[in-house]
Amino acid sequence: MKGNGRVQVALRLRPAIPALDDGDDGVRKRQDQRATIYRLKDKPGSCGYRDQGFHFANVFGPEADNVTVFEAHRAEILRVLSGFDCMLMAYGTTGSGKTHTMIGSEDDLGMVPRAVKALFEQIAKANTTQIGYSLQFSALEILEEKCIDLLHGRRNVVLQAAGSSGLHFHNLGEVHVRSEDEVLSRFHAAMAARTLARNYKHEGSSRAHTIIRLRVESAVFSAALEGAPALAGTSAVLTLADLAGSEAATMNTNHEVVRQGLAVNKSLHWLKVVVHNLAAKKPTQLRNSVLTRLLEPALSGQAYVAVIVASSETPPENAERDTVEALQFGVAAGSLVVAPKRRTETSKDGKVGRLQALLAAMAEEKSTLTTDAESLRDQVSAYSAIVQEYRDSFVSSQSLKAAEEEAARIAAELQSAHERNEGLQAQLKEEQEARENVQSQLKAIEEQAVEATSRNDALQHLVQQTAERRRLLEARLQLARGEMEEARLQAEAYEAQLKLDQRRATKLEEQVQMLEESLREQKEKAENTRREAEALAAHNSMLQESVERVEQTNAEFQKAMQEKEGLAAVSQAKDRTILLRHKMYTSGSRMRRPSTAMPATPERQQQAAEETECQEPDIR
Ligand SMILES: Nc1ncnc2c1ncn2[C@@H]1O[C@H](COP(=O)(O)OP(=O)(O)OP(=O)(O)O)[C@@H](O)[C@H]1O
Repeated sequence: MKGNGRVQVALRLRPAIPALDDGDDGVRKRQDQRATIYRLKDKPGSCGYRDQGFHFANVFGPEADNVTVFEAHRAEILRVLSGFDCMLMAYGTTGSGKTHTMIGSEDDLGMVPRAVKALFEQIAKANTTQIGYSLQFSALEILEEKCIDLLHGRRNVVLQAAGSSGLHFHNLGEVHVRSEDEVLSRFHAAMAARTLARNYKHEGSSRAHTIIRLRVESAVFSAALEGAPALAGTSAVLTLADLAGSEAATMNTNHEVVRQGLAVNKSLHWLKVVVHNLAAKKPTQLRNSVLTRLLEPALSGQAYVAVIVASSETPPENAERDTVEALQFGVAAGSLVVAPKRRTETSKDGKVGRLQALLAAMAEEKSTLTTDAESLRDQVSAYSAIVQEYRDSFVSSQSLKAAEEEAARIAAELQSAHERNEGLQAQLKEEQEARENVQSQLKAIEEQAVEATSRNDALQHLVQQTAERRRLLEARLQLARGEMEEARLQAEAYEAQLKLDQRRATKLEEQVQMLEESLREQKEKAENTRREAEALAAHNSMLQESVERVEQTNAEFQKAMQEKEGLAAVSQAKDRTILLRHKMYTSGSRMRRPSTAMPATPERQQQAAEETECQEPDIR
């Protein structure tokens, strides 16, 4: 916590403790056989373990006690008095020495009691006529993702919000503390209420993260008493965290201890994720666990932050991986940038604190005045006793005169003391009235605070609802985007199909045109053909008529032919008969008489020649 703009990380190595580091089963390696975390002498703050090197702001060896560790952080812890939020936390594996460092023991007080002591020492040095401080103490633990108030019967606390004005808790009781003893007695009560149990490593293992908070408010009340309208005040919180250690949870035998160990590992996992992401300048989610939500103001750079990574000098064999992770966590945390701002209070808590500081100062003033008045009263009664003594001892007139003069002087002094006393009483009364006035203001502010808290609750609820709605809308949006993408792809497919169809349509149109063309041609042809057919039909009917006429003529001709053939046959028969007779005659006349045949006409001769021709074969 050097305030140089980075988280200050120190490594604290505890001496080897055989019961914790060697194991008791005789199988695990002994201290002298295990790897040691060694410091690099020429490089302060650097150390090595296994094959890796690590660098820190400080490395405290086994020889260092809590005083040494605290002194390295004192100045920065005291920054809370100047109005800066500060946080100191211990991180490490189970049994590594976190509780020893933060809480300590009667012999070696830890960071918390030492910080309280240092704060009160510093407050005591302040000029109490000009500045007043008011301290509120609270203690809680995070057990299995639940916040528990360690000072008020372990009641549940709700962490409502971590905004720019810091954290807001519902149901966390802050106790107004006036002295170191008062804080320490509250602190011990809180420590007694923690959840501790025996784990596989040691008897008093913290099963939850312990968070101690000291809200420190300052007020320049001397100005207020003079009636100045504005007070310069601050309200900042010192957070001291003893985190539970990472462990091999399943090595525990008790079911509840296993469950607690798993919950611790889970919340430390989220813390590691956040720190590594922030170190890598990657966006990160601080709302995954109660621990990261609680550490949000510190992790987001609004506070001075210091981390003490605790480890055994010779880590046990079964904690080697966790040890390396703890060292890496420390290195990553050391790279985080912080830019804390002075918390000049404007919050409701700040006003209350300021008025309380004012009240405390006024009460102190009143007690001083009362003491003064009492001492004056004592003085007056002492003077009265002296007067009486004088009266008794100086009986002579001379001595009586002297005594009376002395008495008169003492009476005058007494009178003036009375007057001063009355003045003081009047002032006291005024102070009393002012106090009552402030108290009624305080009450009004407290009522406002209660109202504001319930308004805040309602707002929180609204914020949660809005966040829920937003998540839903985002999910729907995501869905709609998916659908849109699908629709776009479909539209593209349709478009491609459309183009294809258009091309086909164009082709079809061309084909249709061609077909229409060909149809037109066919039609024309058909028309021509029809016309030709008509012409042919006409021609045909003419032909038909001609044919009929021809047939008729033919029939007539046939008839005539038949008649003719009949005639011709008769004639032929006649001719043949004649011819035969002629032949017979000629052949007989040669033998018996000359031919008596008729003289031949030219046609007859022709016919006869033809018939001879025809008949010849038969003759032969
Ligand atoms: N620097 C040290 N010097 C001597 N003893 C130490 C030192 N650190 C731790 N121890 C002892 O080691 C034991 C375990 O330490 P401590 O309880 O602090 O561990 P832790 O890290 O808080 O463990 P857990 O996470 O389980 O609560 C205790 O008995 C404690 O006294």
